[in-house]
Amino acid sequence: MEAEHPPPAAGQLVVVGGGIAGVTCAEQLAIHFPSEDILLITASPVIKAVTNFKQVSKVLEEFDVEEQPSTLLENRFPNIKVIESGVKQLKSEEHCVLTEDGNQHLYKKLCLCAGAKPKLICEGNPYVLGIRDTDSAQEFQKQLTKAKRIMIIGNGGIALELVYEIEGCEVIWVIKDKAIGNTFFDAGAAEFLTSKLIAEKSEAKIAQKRTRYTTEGRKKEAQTKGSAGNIGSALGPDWHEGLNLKGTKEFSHKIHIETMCEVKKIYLQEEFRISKKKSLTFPRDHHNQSVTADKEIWPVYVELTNGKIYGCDFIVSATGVTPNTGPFLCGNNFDVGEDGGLKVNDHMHTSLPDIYAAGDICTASWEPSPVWQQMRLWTQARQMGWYAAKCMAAASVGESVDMDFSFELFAHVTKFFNFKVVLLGKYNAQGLGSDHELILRCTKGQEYVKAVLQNGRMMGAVLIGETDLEETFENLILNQMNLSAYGEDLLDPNIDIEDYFD
Ligand SMILES: Cc1cc2nc3c(=O)[nH]c(=O)nc-3n(C[C@H](O)[C@H](O)[C@H](O)COP(=O)(O)OP(=O)(O)OC[C@H]3O[C@@H](n4cnc5c(N)ncnc54)[C@H](O)[C@@H]3O)c2cc1C
Ligand SMILES: NC(=O)C1=CN([C@@H]2O[C@H](COP(=O)(O)OP(=O)(O)OC[C@H]3O[C@@H](n4cnc5c(N)ncnc54)[C@H](O)[C@@H]3O)[C@@H](O)[C@H]2O)C=CC1
Repeated sequence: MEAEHPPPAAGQLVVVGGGIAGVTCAEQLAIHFPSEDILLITASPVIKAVTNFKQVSKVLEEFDVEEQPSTLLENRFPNIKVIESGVKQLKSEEHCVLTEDGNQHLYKKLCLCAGAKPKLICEGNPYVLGIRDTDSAQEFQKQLTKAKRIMIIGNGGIALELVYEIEGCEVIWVIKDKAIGNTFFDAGAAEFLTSKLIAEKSEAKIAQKRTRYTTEGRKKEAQTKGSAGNIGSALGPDWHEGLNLKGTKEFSHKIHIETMCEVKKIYLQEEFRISKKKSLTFPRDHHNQSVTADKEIWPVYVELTNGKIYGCDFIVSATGVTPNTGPFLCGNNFDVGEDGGLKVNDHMHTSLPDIYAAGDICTASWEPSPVWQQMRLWTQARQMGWYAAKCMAAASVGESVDMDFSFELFAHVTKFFNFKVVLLGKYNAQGLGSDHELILRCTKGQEYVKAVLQNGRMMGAVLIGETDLEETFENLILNQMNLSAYGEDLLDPNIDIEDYFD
């Protein structure tokens, strides 16, 4: 996958995308090449900036994210020039990108960081919403203020955050799996969290130390510009903080979970009336298998594969993302991953000469460390953007760099249901087969700790609550120490395991 031809002398260093991956990459290039102009081309009127970056431990990091006008980036880095226009075509053989404003830009090295877009269960249906950027989140909020009942499809990050945050609106949550949060948790952790969800949300929110998301620096005009079909960059940590996610009713949580099923068919109001099918009322408690016919008339109805039909005001499709590769694939023979991303090697290089990719758009195709996997996350977008710039700089002077340390161990810190959640390594024993052991410690409503061991070595962990174990566990996974002798003591709260291992 290395470059086959020497780069042409003409052209600039060009980065496409104003999200975390693109901005981080452009900033690093600006630092590596202070006397060169770096071109950042982005379809969105605002860029994403990482602020207050803090390395919490060897691999865990926390930072705030701000949406800023691109002029702030240009002021910080006078050798970065931002062009607000979408790339409509890439001519890789000519080393050139064409933008919607009619210009073309020659590059000597290019990094594609165009992110991803929601993979909706049904394209083009006005009652099916996806959430990706500030504009789609605001559209969702607007619809919610008029809603009595909504349906959420999907069981990943967005669904988990929404079901906890939405108030005053009935939520029917449809998941393919047995337990909630399949992309982040196993059934045990899901049960721990479900009890919090089912209980009324009465406690005051505790301010958690975690990544913050602000739009303070957003330009006024930018707020209206995005709705004209522009692709904005992805939201991220605490994106819902500034949004009032309240429906029309006065209750807090009202969630019904339909497990192990999918959407079979979506009917618009008139279509449903003609079909003569019957929809169900909202089940009264979470065990309730209500068979009462619903008298209300809804704008949209959803038939599930378990045969049940519910009416609702609208549907949120929180069903993952697809990389934004559209404008780049036409006429260019990229290797593309199964998930639709541009395949990159261990130097973030795509299969085409002088083209790198980072963040949600790419598919990591190197042989990964046994305890790392790609997930389309904010932190990985930053790490990849940073490392891609380093690789581009090294390649420019004919050198090579070692893989960055951040790809040694998967580490993600976030917050679900107001609990701090730390995921390390193969936290769900992904790819370990049946040959692994789990050690658990759980205090209802307080903490859930799970360590994944294989051949006596720690391979991953889930830490929910204020466990204070992340640094010790991170070290245990990285140093692969044989822990067989410790057995269950490893999680015994009366034993300070830091004393053992630090
Ligand atoms: C609601 C939501 C909540 C999330 N919460 C978290 C979280 O808590 N923690 C976490 O780690 N991650 C979270 N994520 C994921 C995280 O936001 C993404 O993984 C990350 O932002 C990806 O960054 P990126 O730079 O690769 O892409 P993006 O942020 O999508 O940026 C892509 C950029 O490319 C531009 N672009 C697209 N097409 C073109 C084109 N043709 N020409 C020019 N420019 C183009 C866009 O305008 C944009 O500026 C969340 C995502 C969503 C949607
Ligand atoms: N706190 C965090 O770390 C958060 C991270 N994110 C990230 O943002 C991105 C987008 O989030 P999500 O859309 O939640 O994606 P996701 O990848 O986290 O989850 C997608 C979910 O949809 C389900 N699904 C897929 N197709 C389906 C179908 N046809 N019918 C029913 N279910 C289906 C999957 O089983 C999975 O549960 C992800 O990369 C995610 O990791 C999002 C929110 C919070």
